[in-house]
Amino acid sequence: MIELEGLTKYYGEKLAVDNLTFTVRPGVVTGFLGPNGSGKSTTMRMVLDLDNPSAGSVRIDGRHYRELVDPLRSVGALLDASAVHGGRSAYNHLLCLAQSNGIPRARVAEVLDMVGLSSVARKRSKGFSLGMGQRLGIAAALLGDPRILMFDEPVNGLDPEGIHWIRNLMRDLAAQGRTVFVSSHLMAEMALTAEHLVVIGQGRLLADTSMAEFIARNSRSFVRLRSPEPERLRDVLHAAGHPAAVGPDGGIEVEGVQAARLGELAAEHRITLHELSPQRASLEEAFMRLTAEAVEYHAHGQRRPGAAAGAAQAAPGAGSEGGPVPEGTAGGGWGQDWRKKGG
Ligand SMILES: Nc1ncnc2c1ncn2[C@@H]1O[C@H](COP(=O)(O)OP(=O)(O)OP(=O)(O)O)[C@@H](O)[C@H]1O
Repeated sequence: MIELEGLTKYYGEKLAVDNLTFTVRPGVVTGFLGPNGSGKSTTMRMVLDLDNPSAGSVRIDGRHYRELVDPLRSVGALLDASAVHGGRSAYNHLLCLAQSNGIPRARVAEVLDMVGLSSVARKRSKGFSLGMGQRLGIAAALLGDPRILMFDEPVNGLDPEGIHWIRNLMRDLAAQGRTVFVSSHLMAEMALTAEHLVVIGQGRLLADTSMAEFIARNSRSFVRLRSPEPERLRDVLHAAGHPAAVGPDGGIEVEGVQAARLGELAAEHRITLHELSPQRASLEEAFMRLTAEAVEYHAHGQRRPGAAAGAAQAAPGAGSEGGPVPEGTAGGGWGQDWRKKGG
């Protein structure tokens, strides 16, 4: 368990982390979301005692990082995968870490196997691709078989197979009862991986909730209907106490009623339906809506995310979690072009 209490960080005048209080619990993957510069990395660094808080505290299973006897056995982290001595082989890099943390040598081969780097274990890591570097960083995090794992942007540079692998790895680690705390810019990926979310904006806590509740609270769900008799359908819906709106694509949209009930109603009145589809906003839309006011860096020539959220409200995505933000919104702004770090 990771417990933050009133955690605050100033860099000079700049308030990077603003009085954060939340608990990351074991057993589920907790996603850590926030726009660029919102303080995610700073928070993670303070958990690992790599940065001193200006105020507040962090406890790892009840103790401060400095009180941990063998820190790697308590908490494993991937913060910056490039922070590896490039002249060393993957094996030697992990062996040094193991030896300085009282971890048996045999564990090195085990984690290399877990991350799929056994065949290049004796190669110098400076020749590694971005994805291989990420895997090596993940191997280091897993080395001490810790109860707590933190990953900052773990899927950066990974290919689809690698992304699939880390998603399953994080879920497995959580299912084993570990605490898994992961930041990512990839909303669709986060929607597939995390069960719980902590969202920050400009250093402040915006949400600490389950994924399902976050999406439900910050987005609009409705059922879209299409019929060759739209006016009669709207009259029937209205008479049944289900006011309908016409969506931007001409579909009839009804909130707060199950699709099955609407289908039955249409059948009772012998109205043909060409579409009857429940619409759920994506995590990305919900995120854009919540953080619209907290985005610090805006790409030139793009609409503010607030505008995107508004548009998303008028036309929620066609779909599933992690689905595309509707065309014409600034949804793409929460993507690669916005990253400071790249990749
Ligand atoms: N060492 C530092 N010195 C001064 N300011 C810093 C330092 N590190 C971070 N900051 C500032 O603190 C704020 C939070 O940065 P941080 O890197 O924690 O955000 P982030 O949410 O991880 O961003 P990103 O998603 O872009 O990685 C930013 O405004 C950043 O410019």
